[in-house]
Order: sequence, then structure tokens, then C-alpha cells
Amino acid sequence: MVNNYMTRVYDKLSKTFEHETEFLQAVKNFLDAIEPVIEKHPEYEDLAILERITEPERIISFRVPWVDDQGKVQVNRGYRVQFNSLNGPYKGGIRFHPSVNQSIMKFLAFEQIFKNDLTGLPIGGGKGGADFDPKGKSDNEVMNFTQSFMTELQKYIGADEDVPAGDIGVGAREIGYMFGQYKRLNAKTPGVLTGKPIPAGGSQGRTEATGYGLIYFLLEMLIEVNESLEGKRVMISGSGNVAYFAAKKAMELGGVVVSLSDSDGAIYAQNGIDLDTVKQIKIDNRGRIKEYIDADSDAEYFEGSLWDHDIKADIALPCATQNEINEEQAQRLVDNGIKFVAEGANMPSHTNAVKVFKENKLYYGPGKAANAGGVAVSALEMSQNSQRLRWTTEEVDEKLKVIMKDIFKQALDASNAYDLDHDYAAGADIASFESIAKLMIMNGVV
Ligand SMILES: NC(=O)C1=CN([C@@H]2O[C@H](COP(=O)(O)OP(=O)(O)OC[C@H]3O[C@@H](n4cnc5c(N)ncnc54)[C@H](O)[C@@H]3O)[C@@H](O)[C@H]2O)C=CC1
Ligand SMILES: O=C(O)CCC(=O)C(=O)O
Repeated sequence: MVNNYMTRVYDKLSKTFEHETEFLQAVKNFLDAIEPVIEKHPEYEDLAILERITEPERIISFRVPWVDDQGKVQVNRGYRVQFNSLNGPYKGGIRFHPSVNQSIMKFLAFEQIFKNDLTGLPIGGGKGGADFDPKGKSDNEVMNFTQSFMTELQKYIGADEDVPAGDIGVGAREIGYMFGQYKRLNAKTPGVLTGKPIPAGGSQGRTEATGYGLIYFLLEMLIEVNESLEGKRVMISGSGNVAYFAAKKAMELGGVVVSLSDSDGAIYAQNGIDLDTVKQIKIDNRGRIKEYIDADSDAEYFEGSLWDHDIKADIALPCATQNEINEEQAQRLVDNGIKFVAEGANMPSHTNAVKVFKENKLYYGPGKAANAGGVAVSALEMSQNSQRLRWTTEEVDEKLKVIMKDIFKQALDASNAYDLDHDYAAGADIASFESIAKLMIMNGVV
């Protein structure tokens, strides 16, 4: 970053929020990417475009008291970061994970502004969560916690104000409990949350959307350089919602998925993973991925990170969590033949890892663009709820394909316009920033 205005803004942020490492990382990556746009628009400095875009409209943080199965009172901290509502109601998931803090919430909400803009749908950027660890908790404990979380959160959300959904640790079960509690307190329509169970007003295809959308984005990356998914070896990390449905769609389209993981370790199956077994372990029984090797004697299990192992493959799809790939692990991927990286998770590749991908001319699809299918179908769920309609699985999937194709095109076109040689990360940032900056100017000083 050499532009003086940008440097001043970033320096101030890094002094004020020196402990918010993930937030600063996301902002720095973004500013580096949009530098050519700022150079073209010196008037943005007087309009304080960057100061405004990096300051959340508001951050809500709150106490979440609940009672565990032993009758003991537990307390967690909940958050909702309402970052930017220029494009519509704040939209973004709720994460339940012990690592949740203000920095992680702010980075996710910041990314969401641009991701949501790329979908072309009328949704602003937000994110929320709590430092609650669902691992090992009973169904009753999860419900107690979730109801207490919603009892406070419901004061700040609404179908036209802020529409949360799921993220790590929050799936249809948790959204169902949240929606039940919201209705009990407000007696309002379903549009207040997305990712709801289908009978409670959820959309067909939302559960699958992030993983499927990731593969539709990957297909565009492949087609652009005259390649296909057929026969390609695909490494996937994570084994949650995004990883599972990415694996399913990749296999359907001829890819060979050779790995999955969780926070304890990773499985590797040379000839491809059997997804029915994974479904039984991870989705039906909420178990650990290690159990897979009991059912598949050809598979191996490694403790620790998937990315620490030498696995020959063509495509890597990180679908677990932020900063899961560091510089050294990125170099290992390059050395093992990976040519395409598309991110299902949010910011899974550390900044230095992305540098390695770029230096080695890998095709790199950033999470902000590649994983936008989930929030896009959430916005379609909002549309269906407000029209009191239900679209079929096929209708939703068709719309998702069109949206992912369009997001890829926006990233590619912006990369071409600035002569960036297939830099889809910079392209996605530039395309969405240009659109948001225009909107900021139209809206006056807000
Ligand atoms: N659910 C959605 O619609 C969307 C999710 N994402 C992102 O995708 C990623 C995964 O989310 P979901 O699949 O929804 O969550 P999930 O809770 O269903 O699954 C998370 C997976 O990541 C693994 N994991 C968590 N921490 C880990 C660590 N430190 N090391 C290795 N594995 C770890 C977990 O074991 C689990 O397999 C997150 O970054 C999330 O923000 C992005 C867009 C939408
Ligand atoms: O569907 C949504 O609103 C949440 C999606 C989300 O959290 C994400 O895109 O990271």
C-alpha cells in the first residue's frame, strides 16, 4: 500500500484496534486490492469513503446466561455486528464457537458487505455469534443457550432490519430453536431468519447452497482456462455444512474428493471418500471425522491440520475456518501439484499463503466471491417469505447457478479492467467496492 490516504486510514485503524488481528487482516487485504481504484478517485478522501466503510454502523454485545444439564448457570458473550446497511437489511450468519470475539465478528461482517454486494441482491453486511462451544453439549443445553441468545438478539433484528442465518456451529437445528424463540416473543413472520427448516419457512436448497455454489464458482474458474472437473483430485478441509455439500457436488460432477477434516485431524482416501459414511458420522450422529477409518480400511487418519500433509491433488477447497492455511502449507500445496484454490470458508488462507498462490500463478477464488452462494440463497429465502411463495429445489438451484456465474464474471471483468491477470481476489474486491462507493456517494453523508 503506497497511497497516502489509504496508509493514513490503515495506520489509524491498526493503532485503535491493535488487538483485532483478523479484522485488520481483512481490511489490509481489501485496501491492498482496491488501491488502483483509490488512485483513480482522489475525491474519495474528502468524502471519507474509507473511514466510513471500515467503521461498523453499530456493534451490539451482550450477556447470554443459561443453565446446563447439571443445573449450573453458565454465561457466554453474544455479538451482532451491524456493519453496513446501504444495500438492504444487515445480512450474515451467526457463529457459535469458543474462538468468537469482536475481531472475528468484525472481520466476518466486513467481508459480508462486499460478498453480499456481489450477489446483486438487496442485502447489507452483518455477522453475529457467541463464544459458546456446542461440542459435547446435549440437545437440551444447545436449546437453552440458543433461546437465551435470541431473547436478547431479538431486540435488534427484523425482516427489514437485520436477518441472521447460520455459520460455524449453527445449522438448521439452532436456527429452528432461534426462530421458535423469536416467534414466541414477537409473533412475527418468518423473514427474520434464513436457513430455517423447510416446514418453518426455509428455502429449498439453502442447506446445500454454500457448498454447491462453491463448486459452481470453481467450474467457472476451470472453464475460463479450458479445464474441467472430470477426474480431478480435490482436497477439501472441514466436514461441516460447506465441506460436505461441496464434496457432494464435486463428486456429482466427476471430481475425486480425497480428503476431509475437523478440528482434531484429517482423513485421506486415495481413491475417493465415501460420502454416505461421512453423512452418517458427521451429519446424522454429530461425530468426529476420525470414525471414518473404522468404515473404510483404505483410508488414513492424521492428527492435526490437513494442510501439513503431502497429498497429490489438483484442487484445494478450504472449507473449515479462517487462517487455516499458512505460508508454508500453501507452498506444500504448490509443491504437490495444486493448480486451483477456491475458498468455501471465510478468509481461510493467511495473507502470506495467498501471496504464495499468486507468485506461483495458481488460480485463486477468494471466499468473498466463491462462498457467496449461501447468502445468495438466504436472500432468495427472504424473497420467498415476503411473497409467501415456495420455489422448488430446481428453481432455487437454477438461480444459484446464474448468481455464481455472474459473481465470477464480475471478478474476472474487474481483474481484466485493471490488467491483473486472473486475480479474482482483487477483481472481487474492486467490483464490489466500486459498487458500494457509488452507493455511498448517492446516499450522502451517512
Ligand atoms: N454455512 C454457510 O452457509 C456459510 C459458511 N461459510 C464459512 O464456511 C466455513 C465452514 O462453515 P460451516 O460449514 O457452515 O460450519 P460447520 O460448523 O458446519 O462446520 C465447520 C467445520 O470446520 C471444522 N473446523 C472448525 N474449526 C476448525 C479448525 N480450527 N481446524 C480444522 N477444522 C475446523 C469443524 O470441525 C467442522 O467440520 C466457515 O468459515 C464459515 O464462515 C461461508 C459462507 C456461508
Ligand atoms: O446466509 C446468510 O445470511 C449467512 C451467510 C454467511 O454467514 C456467510 O456468507 O459467511
